[in-house]
Amino acid sequence: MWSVEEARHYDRRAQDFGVGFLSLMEVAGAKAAARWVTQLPKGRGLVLAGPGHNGGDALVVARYLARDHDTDVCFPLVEPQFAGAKGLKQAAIAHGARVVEVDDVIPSVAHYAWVVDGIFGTGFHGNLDPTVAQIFESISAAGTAMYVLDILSGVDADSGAYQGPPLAIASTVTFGGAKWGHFGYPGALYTGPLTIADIGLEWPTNGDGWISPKWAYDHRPALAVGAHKYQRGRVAVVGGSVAMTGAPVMAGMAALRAGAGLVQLIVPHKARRRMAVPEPLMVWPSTGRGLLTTQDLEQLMRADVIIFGPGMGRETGVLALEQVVGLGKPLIVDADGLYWLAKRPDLRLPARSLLTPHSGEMGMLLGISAAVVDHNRVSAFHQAYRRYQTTLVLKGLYTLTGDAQILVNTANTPALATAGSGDVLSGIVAGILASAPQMSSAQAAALATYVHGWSGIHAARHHGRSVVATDLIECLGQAWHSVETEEEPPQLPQWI
Ligand SMILES: NC(=O)C1=CN([C@@H]2O[C@H](COP(=O)(O)OP(=O)(O)OC[C@H]3O[C@@H](n4cnc5c(N)ncnc54)[C@H](O)[C@@H]3O)[C@@H](O)[C@H]2O)[C@@H](O)CC1
Ligand SMILES: [K+]
Repeated sequence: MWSVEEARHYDRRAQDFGVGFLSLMEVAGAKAAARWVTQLPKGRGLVLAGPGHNGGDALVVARYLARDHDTDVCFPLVEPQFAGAKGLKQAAIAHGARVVEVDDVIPSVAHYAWVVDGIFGTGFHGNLDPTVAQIFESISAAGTAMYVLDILSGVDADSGAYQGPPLAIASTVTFGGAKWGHFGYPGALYTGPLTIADIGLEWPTNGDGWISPKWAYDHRPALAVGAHKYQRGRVAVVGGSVAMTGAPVMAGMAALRAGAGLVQLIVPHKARRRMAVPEPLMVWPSTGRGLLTTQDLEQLMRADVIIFGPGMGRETGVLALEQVVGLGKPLIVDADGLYWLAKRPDLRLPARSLLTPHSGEMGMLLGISAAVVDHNRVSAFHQAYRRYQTTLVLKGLYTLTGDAQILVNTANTPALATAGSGDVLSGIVAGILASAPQMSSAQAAALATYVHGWSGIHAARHHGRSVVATDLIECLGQAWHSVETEEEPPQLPQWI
């Protein structure tokens, strides 16, 4: 996973070794063309080439595609300026590409069967140029399939911010490493299936990346043979309220299915009376009002991992949070627990703890709006890590997990956006943390997010668009099977 600065760094390193940018561009363009040549829709296509190196990639692509496809090339701004660009243009023309003027393209964009976007890549900044915006509006209206070089023109490669019209992206081929913008908002919606072309650059060493099937397989905890239930780890869930009785139950059941040997819910006694509790769960009704009693704390001392927050509500909680932090057990602060934590950012969480906010809760933790979080999720993540010094899971379309290093979850589906889905996730993390004492919270967070995603994928296979959170718990067994067999999630980026 690369930032724009890192992409430039590895590019410069290649130049230092004497590998010129023209050779990199040649490999980049050739690999992208090879990826697309057999899948382009029938009919004349348009290659849009910008003023920088992204435009150079486009000229290489045009040269390869023109042999098999009717290919027009257009320079919406100016022709690429770098030394050697003229030669690339002449070579494309010699192979059959036809150069067309931008004024002729604008009224006829709808006639093209496909479009290659090589206008801007990582060098884009500021606002989308009006001419480009106009062309994009026409492509958007026509619904033409777009094939994107590196990253859609107009998307900020570091954040994913994008102001242009919605476009149908058939494929993105990026170079050397994925960019954060491919997974940000709304950039992720304009990436389509992502392919990373290895163009011979060095591998980044920053540790950021995405969760691959191999990573999940390598990090799956082994089921301890011969272990009794206490040795498989004990989870306590502190949460629930009269209005929200289901959340702790879902977290608890997910923790069991994720590997915990025993789960106990600690809920207000008034809520207990209204709860339907599945048999495998134990429940401890608390008589403390906003403060945990000595007996509650005794129960909690027996847990290996504590989940704090599901269904807790926002009437009381800050004192209980202080008490639970004081126990020194690994703590998963979720849902309303995050609301209370935001009021006490000075609290230092015990080792192996983690926070599982969605954008709105992340905003609360940082004192900013959800929209600002979504504008640059990676930056919000780093900010929260600096402030809370603990592992984080920033939930969303591409959930980010980790600490100083971030892993992106690629096992995801829109089916996960349903009430209670977050409770299930916190339960999975707790189950993994409790049953695998050797695992760090960052590893458990990444694995849990991946397993949760797979549950969603399986649940959607069974229930289509009607998935509810309890289906995710039902499908956990299949999700673990996908991990065991290194099954590839549908949105996994591919290398070429
Ligand atoms: N990192 C690498 O090692 C490689 C990068 N390559 C390509 O090079 C690209 C980066 O090249 P560049 O740094 O030349 O940048 P770009 O080609 O992304 O764009 C820079 C050009 O666009 C102009 N521009 C930027 N924002 C604009 C705006 N809002 N309105 C109008 N004009 C604007 C700039 O003035 C500059 O002329 C990558 O995205 C990739 O496609 C490849 O050639 C292979 C190797
Ligand atoms: K592009």
